[in-house]
Amino acid sequence: MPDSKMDETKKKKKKTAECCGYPISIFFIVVNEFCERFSYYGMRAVLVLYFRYFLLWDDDLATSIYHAFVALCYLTPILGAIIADSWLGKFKTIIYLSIVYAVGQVVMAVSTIHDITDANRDGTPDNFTLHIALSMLGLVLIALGTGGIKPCVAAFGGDQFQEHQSRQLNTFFSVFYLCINAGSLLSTLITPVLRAQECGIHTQQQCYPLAFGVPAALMVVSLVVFIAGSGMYTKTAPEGNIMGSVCKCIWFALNNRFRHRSDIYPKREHWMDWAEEKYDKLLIAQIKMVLKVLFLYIPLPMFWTLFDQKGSRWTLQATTMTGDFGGFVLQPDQMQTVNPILILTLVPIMDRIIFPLIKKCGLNFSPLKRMTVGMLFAATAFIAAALVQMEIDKTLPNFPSSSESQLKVVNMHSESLIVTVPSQEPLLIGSFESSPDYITFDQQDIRLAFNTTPEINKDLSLIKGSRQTLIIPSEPAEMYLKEDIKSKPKEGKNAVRFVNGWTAYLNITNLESSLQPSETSNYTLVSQGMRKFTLTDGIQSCEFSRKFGFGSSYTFLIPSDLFSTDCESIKEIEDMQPNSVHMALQIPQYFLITTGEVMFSVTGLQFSYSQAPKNMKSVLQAGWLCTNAVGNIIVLIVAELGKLPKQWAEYVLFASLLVAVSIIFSIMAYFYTYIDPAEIEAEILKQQETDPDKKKKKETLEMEEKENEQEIKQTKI
Ligand SMILES: CC(C)C[C@H](NC(=O)[C@@H](N)CC(C)C)C(=O)O
Repeated sequence: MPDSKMDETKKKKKKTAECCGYPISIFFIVVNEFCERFSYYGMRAVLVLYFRYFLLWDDDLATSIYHAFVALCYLTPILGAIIADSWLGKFKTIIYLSIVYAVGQVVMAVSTIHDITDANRDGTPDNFTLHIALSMLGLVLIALGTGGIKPCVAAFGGDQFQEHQSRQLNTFFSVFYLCINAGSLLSTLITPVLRAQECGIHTQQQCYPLAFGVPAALMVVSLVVFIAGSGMYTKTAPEGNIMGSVCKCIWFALNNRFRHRSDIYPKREHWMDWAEEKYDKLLIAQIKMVLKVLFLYIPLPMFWTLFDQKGSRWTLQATTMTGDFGGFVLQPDQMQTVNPILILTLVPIMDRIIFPLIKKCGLNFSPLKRMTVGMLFAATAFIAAALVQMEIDKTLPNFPSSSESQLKVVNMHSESLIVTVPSQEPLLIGSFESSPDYITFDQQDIRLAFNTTPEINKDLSLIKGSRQTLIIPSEPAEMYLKEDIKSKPKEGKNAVRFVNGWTAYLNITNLESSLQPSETSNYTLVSQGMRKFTLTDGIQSCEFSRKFGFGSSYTFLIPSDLFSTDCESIKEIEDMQPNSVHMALQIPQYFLITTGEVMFSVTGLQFSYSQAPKNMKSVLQAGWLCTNAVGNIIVLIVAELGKLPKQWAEYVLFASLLVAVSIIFSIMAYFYTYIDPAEIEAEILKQQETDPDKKKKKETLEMEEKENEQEIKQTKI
């Protein structure tokens, strides 16, 4: 390292403007983070819907691309960190990548304007390829920007503090985390509302341009705020290609160790010390610091594997519950907002009350201990989720296993019928009634007998693992099978279908096509709340309304006196009961996982900064974020591999795995010695100044290497 650089490292940071003990510059950084997270989470909140209903992708493609995008966002931090620490410095990296990010958001917003390709003004884009290309370009730029700046912003914030401000530095990371969650909470509440507005130049549509445009605007604001603070920041200059030097130094240490593997060479304290012949002691010490922390990170992805399932498995769990809170109704995916809301309350409580109290009791609640306890909290959250799941399982219908088939009989005939079913008591089914519940069969082929005149015997071939309904129309000989849904409807919605007992075709609200006499419609999904259906045969019409809960399924039987009774004679058959376990039961698991997050994630953020050498702060932040990326990838693999037969068992399995991992982590943490990187760096620099051997060592080594090369050449000759 050149002497001028050594002097710089030894020098204290320049005095910066302060307010209440905090550097004023951090105000710009936390506001910047708030706007950036608003932008990121706001866009994410409507992304799947955009894929599904604007680009018209199917569910699988929409969710795959969504997850690929999220994974990319957590892989790009390493790129941003390398650029910052080795080349541009944090300040310029944040500015340049924020521009890339803002451009990405604008491109994304433009891609959602259907009018740009709707030449025939029919309300649908004429050139889907252009919209897809624009949105993919936008997403790649956003992933590059959001991931790239993420490790730099936190580290840059930390750089603003002087040595005497270590208490304020810890508070900064908590406030930083509060801003992340305040921004994400606001945007996840606001952008879906913006999307639900109608807008357009030629035709009025769901307003995706507004839903993506506002996050784009917030990203521009974020950039402007960051630039506004320009004059106040402490900017640390990058020290050349640090990552290149790190890799070369590690490679040299490994090679040198291998060349001196014989017992005649004295052992060295650490394998990195084998780089001493060629590399600076300071660089070796810095690499040791980073490697020690990265080694400690190995078990951490398991925490995120559990944490990230709140967005997937827990939301699915909520779809099998009821969200009616009396005064307001919560949709299953809105349950996730409980996490940022709890963060906003728990971070101050922990910082101001719990941690000081623990300290007052004389307990040493060190960062690594906090992180271990955080993991245990996450594990207990999964035990709570398992208990809730057991409650839900008690209320779920008895769905057929893969070897079973289930059958229900609906009688639209004008008279009651007696149906003889294999190995069952004969069933009496009244006119416009159904068999009481599904009958389960182990075999697929069954014969049913009906007491009609003449008697009808019907051979049926049922589908394995399915639920079916046998519809007996007014003309029983024309009976037919209709397949039913065999799991709870998606997103907590309700599945409804109609059997037309009216003598002519009918048009019914929400149904794709008109329903012929005696025909049964496919299921249509309706949301919770009061729903109105209008039935018309083109001449007459009537309406009926019904209040739906969450996750139910109904077959509505339309009688022949439909219009004379003004729709009142419509009969409903409950195929699946509405959900009865309340979503409020998920609050304890959210509380536990968020407490875990505060202990684990906020502490991890501080720890990664405090234990990193000066020139590798962003790199270690990126390493920390990578634990999250790996955790996300594990979730994807687990989802692909399939689930245990019982969901509660899967929750218990994950909880046990995390307990095991936290035990391993606590052992690793026990052997970790906290360091003050600045102190170590200063100490080494001081030693080096008085070390006349340093230059000589390098020269000797270079000579040795040349001799070796010559020897190799001669042996070849
Ligand atoms: C620490 C990061 C990996 C994730 C962090 N997320 C949170 O703080 C969540 N509580 C937000 C919630 C809306 C999922 C982030 O920086 O986004």
